[in-house]
Parts: sequence; C-alpha cells; structure tokens
Amino acid sequence: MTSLLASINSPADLRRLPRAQLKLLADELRAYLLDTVSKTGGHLSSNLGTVELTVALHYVFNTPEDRLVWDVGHQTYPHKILTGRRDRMGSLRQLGGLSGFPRREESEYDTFGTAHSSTSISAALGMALAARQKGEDRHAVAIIGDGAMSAGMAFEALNNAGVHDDCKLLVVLNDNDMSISPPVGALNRYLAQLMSGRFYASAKNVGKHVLSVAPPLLELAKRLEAHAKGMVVPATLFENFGFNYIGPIDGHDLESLIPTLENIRQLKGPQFLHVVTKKGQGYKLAEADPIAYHGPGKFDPAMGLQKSAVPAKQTFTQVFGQWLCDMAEQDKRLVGITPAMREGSGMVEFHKRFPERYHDVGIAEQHAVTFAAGMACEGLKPVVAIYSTFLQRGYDQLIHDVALQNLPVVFALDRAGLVGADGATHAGAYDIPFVRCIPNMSIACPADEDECRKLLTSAFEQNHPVAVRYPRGAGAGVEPEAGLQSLPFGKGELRREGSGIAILAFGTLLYPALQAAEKLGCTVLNMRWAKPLDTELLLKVAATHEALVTVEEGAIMGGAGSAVSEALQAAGVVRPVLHLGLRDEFTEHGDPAKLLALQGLDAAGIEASIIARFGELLPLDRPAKVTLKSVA
Ligand SMILES: Cc1ncc(C[n+]2csc(CCOP(=O)(O)OP(=O)(O)O)c2C)c(N)n1
Ligand SMILES: CC(=O)[C@@H](O)[C@H](O)COP(=O)(O)O
Ligand SMILES: [Mg+2]
Repeated sequence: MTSLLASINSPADLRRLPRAQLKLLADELRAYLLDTVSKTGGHLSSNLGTVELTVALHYVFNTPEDRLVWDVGHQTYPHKILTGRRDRMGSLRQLGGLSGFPRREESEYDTFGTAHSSTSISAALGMALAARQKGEDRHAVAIIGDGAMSAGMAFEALNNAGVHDDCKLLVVLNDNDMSISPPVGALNRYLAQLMSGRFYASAKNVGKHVLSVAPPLLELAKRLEAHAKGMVVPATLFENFGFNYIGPIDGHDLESLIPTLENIRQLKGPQFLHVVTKKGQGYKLAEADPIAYHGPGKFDPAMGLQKSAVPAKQTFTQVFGQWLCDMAEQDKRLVGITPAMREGSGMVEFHKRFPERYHDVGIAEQHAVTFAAGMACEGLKPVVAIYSTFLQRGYDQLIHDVALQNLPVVFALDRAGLVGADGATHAGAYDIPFVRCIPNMSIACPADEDECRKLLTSAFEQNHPVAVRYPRGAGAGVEPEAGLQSLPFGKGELRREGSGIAILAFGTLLYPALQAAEKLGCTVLNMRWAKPLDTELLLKVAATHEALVTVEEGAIMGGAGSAVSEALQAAGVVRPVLHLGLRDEFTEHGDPAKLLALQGLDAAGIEASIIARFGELLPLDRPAKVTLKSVA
C-alpha cells in the first residue's frame, strides 16, 4: 500500500492533510479499493464512484460528531477504509468480518444501519431534529443515489424536511445516472434535464473559479444560491420541496466538492447538493459495464471478470427467468414487474423479448405491488419478481391492495432464506410467516429447480394471489422438465418411507432432510406448500408416526412448522413436533453453507437435532453417536 493512505487511521488524520494532497489520497484509496474488492468480491462500481465524495465529506465535516448517513450503504467501502477499518477490508462480507453495509455496532462512524434503500433522508432528518431539540450543534448529511431517490420514502422525507428552516440537514444526491440497471422513470428524466446543456459545465467552473477566490462565506453562499437558481430553472423540484438546491457539480473534482461543502456547512435550513459521478470511475472495465461490476465476485483486476471454464449450475433465478419467457409465450396476459432488480431477478431475457410486457418501476416495492393489483383488475396476469426481503416494503399493499381483493398476482420471491454475503438485511427469513397469515394468499416452497418451474405454473393457474419462494443460487440440480406442467395445488408428497419419526420438509431443505432421514430411518414428506397445507397428508402421517419434525429455511416463529402445529391442534391430534428453521436472531453475513450449518440446517445439524430431541424414538441400529457440528 502506498504511504499516504497508510497514514490515515481516522478522519481526523485526513483532516490534518493539506488540501493539495487529497487528490493523491483519493487515487491511492481507489487503487486500494479495487485491489481489496477484487480479492473478496463485493459492490465495486458504486464504491469506485464515491471515492472523492467520501474524502470530501470526511474532510469538511467533523465526523463522527457530524453524522454521515449513507443510503443503501453499498457504496461505503471508501468510508470504511478511511474510518479505521482499512486493514480489515480483506474480511469484507465474510463470517466474522466487516459487513458490506454500515452497521452501528461496527463503527461509531456508521451512524445508521442500512442496506435497503431510500432510508437516509428520513434517518438524517431524525438526527438533525434530535440535535436541534437537544441543543447540539451538529450536521446530519444524507448521501443518496439517483436510484434510491426514486423511492416514495425518500420523497416522504423531503416533504417532512422541507419545512424545517432551522435544521442542519444536507442531502447529497449522488447522481451517476444508474441504478443497478439503467435508471427508469420521470425523476431520472428530470435529473437529466438539470444536467443538460451548458449549466453543468458552468457549474463545474463555479467550483473551480468562483469558490477559489474565497469571498466572505455568507456572500459566497448567496452568490452560489443565486448562481444555481439563475442558471438552472426558476425553481427546481427540490427547491419547491423547501430545500436550497446547489449543483450539479462534478463529484470527482475535489476542487469543486470541498469549497462547495465548506460553504454549505455555513448555511442553515435544509440544503440539497446535486453531485454528478460516474459509476465505476477510475477502473475502465467497470466504467464500461457498471452493471457487471455492481456486485462481482472475486476477479483479477488486470483481466476483469472472466467466464468460468466449468459451466455453472443453473440457479433458481435462471429457472424463473426461463419460465417467465415460456409462460409469456403461451399466455399473452402475462406481464412481468420488477422494482429495479432486472438482473438479480433473472428478467434480462424477458425484457429483451417482451419489452411491452416488462415493467421496471424503479426502487418502489410498494408501488410495484399495487401497480400489479391494478393490472390484475383489468384481466392481466402480473408476475411480480421481488426478493423476499424487499417484499417487506410492500406489506400493506400485499394485504390491502392484492389479497383483500383476491387478485391473481404471482409473487416470485427470490432470495428466500439465507443469502450469504449480504447478511441479515437481505436474508429472506420472514416471508412464510408474513404471507401465510394473510387470507386468500398461498405460498409454495419448491424443493428443487424442477419443482420451482412447475410450482410457478401452478401459481400462475390460480385465480388468487400466490407467492412462490426460492433461494439465492443453485439447488439440488434437478433439471427442470421442458413444458409448462404444474403440480397439484396445496398437495405434498411422500418422499421416503420410514418409521417412528416423520420429517416434513418445506422447500430446498428437503435434500439435507433426506440425507438425515437416510441415517435415522425417518419418513420424509416434501410438503411443497406452506399454505394451503396438505392436512390430509399431514394427518395420515401423524397417525402412523410418534413424532414429527418440520424443516424450513425461514423463521421458525410463525413459519411452516407453526402451520403444522396449528393444523394438528385444530384436528385434535397430539404429537410432539420439533420445529427446525431460522432461530429468533438476525443471521450474520458470510458463506451461505456455513451460515446454514450454524443454524443447524445442514444434514448433520438436522440429524443432530432430531437425535437430541427424539433419540429414544429412533431405531437402535442407528449410528452410535452424532455430535452437534461446530462451524468455524
Ligand atoms: C428497498 C430496496 N430495493 C432494492 C434494493 C436493491 N438495490 C441495491 S442498490 C440499488 C441501486 C441503487 O441505485 P443508486 O441509489 O443510484 O446507487 P448506485 O448503485 O448507482 O450507486 C438497488 C436497486 C435495495 N437495496 N433496497
Ligand atoms: C445492495 C443491494 O441491495 C444489492 O446490490 C444486493 O446486494 C444484490 O444482491 P444479489 O447479489 O443477491 O442480487
Ligand atoms: Mg445511481
């Protein structure tokens, strides 16, 4: 590592540097970032784009006393490096290592935990008003991307903030004209207008020339404001919301950023700084393809991302993407909806082939759900492809707009279960509990790729809302059958006949459950549906077995196992039931297989839990001793 960056162990060190050295520091920081992220994998393009902005913010603001609140938080690696975590970057997103997002328990500089987007302005406003109430003189700065800015929550916060003339709130809009995919919607068009023509070029000069002569601060602020107002439009959208709009300025030019921020720091009331950056800045391959480098795995920076020589296993996301195209071919009523997750949800091909039936609504999960409801009212068949964790944002819409009206919307719930490196914020832990308690809703849990395709078809055939949940990555590797066959609605199957104990598996944990059952001689049911539950099958098995074990990759509380216990109670059947699933705690980030094992949900863990609880019911010829697996 080069020397200047090595000397920065906190923002206080950074603030001691002469301004002339900051450019060199930023260059070193960018090189270090590329080097470390290429070894760990992680969110690269957005971080390359925020290097100068991060340096400037920590240089001008008195962090951590002044609060920096990052939106999404996927662009906080430079911030982590400058705030005492440089040497731990090699542990990024691994078990026990640094989180890929800000976390309050990780550093006092991480003022607000995040990873879901569009929360920063609300949180920063909360902090600014709390400071005002407590009589503390500090700033709160929200840094939000143009993609995140499109969410309703960001506008709710602007609406609230704009009337607080005496708060010390700055919103920095980091406009790189990209979400994960190309940005969509009218806000994006509007921001492009602000950027258009001669204004942006002149604004760059404001930073270089006007600010460098250093007139008295208040006068300068007035000139800056007048300049911005005069040259953009009579009033920008953000001014109409009560903010003092400044910009756009070049977010890679420290000579613009630093004096502008220094002057804004002197101003009272809600401030809005529009900075323009490039996603992937400084690494040509990422600049050329910011989508590919949004969240790459490990790679050699000299070679860039390479196609693996070994064909990768088909992921559930790919199974969904293929099914969507095939079903769209067959049924013209199908429309596909994504809240800004085209790539992650496997909809690139669908977008290409059916552009009129593809809707990227921006980062707007609530809207995505109600928008689908509207389409369903008109006889279309909407498929909302949404990560389990992001559907949490659209919960009332799910109840009030879809389920209450019993509209036939299919929810393709990707990333259901543990997701690995992104950790607790992205884990799809709660969808079974929160979906199954809603009347009219059903939820399918495919055990493998083939079932995923078939259950999507089953869901699509229904005349009411159905969610199909499947995890990140690949499964058991069961090649989906061609064609659009469905599986019976609400019906499970007997997968292994044993005795004494029956394991009821919901979803992909069927396979480790089968392995455990093989050793213990248990019966195994592949339940397929968390709702409706196949009570006929359940009661049959309950009558012939002494104990039941439920297994699911989701929260135990209120999950599919709870549904089993409720059904037994309702039928007046008394059987001991062991519920295996995600415990009542937030999961860490790290390797998904290790995380699953930590939850006791791999084959060895399932086996060990069954022995621990029901050992005396097992046949005597089972393996003598199984110890609980410990995971490093
Ligand atoms: C509520 C929510 N929906 C979707 C996502 C997934 N997501 C993470 S980053 C991102 C794009 C954000 O774009 P922008 O704010 O412009 O930041 P950039 O990636 O351009 O730096 C999306 C859609 C999320 N984190 N949170
Ligand atoms: C920050 C964010 O929300 C996304 O970039 C997310 O990390 C993508 O996750 P996947 O890699 O599972 O698509
Ligand atoms: Mg962006």
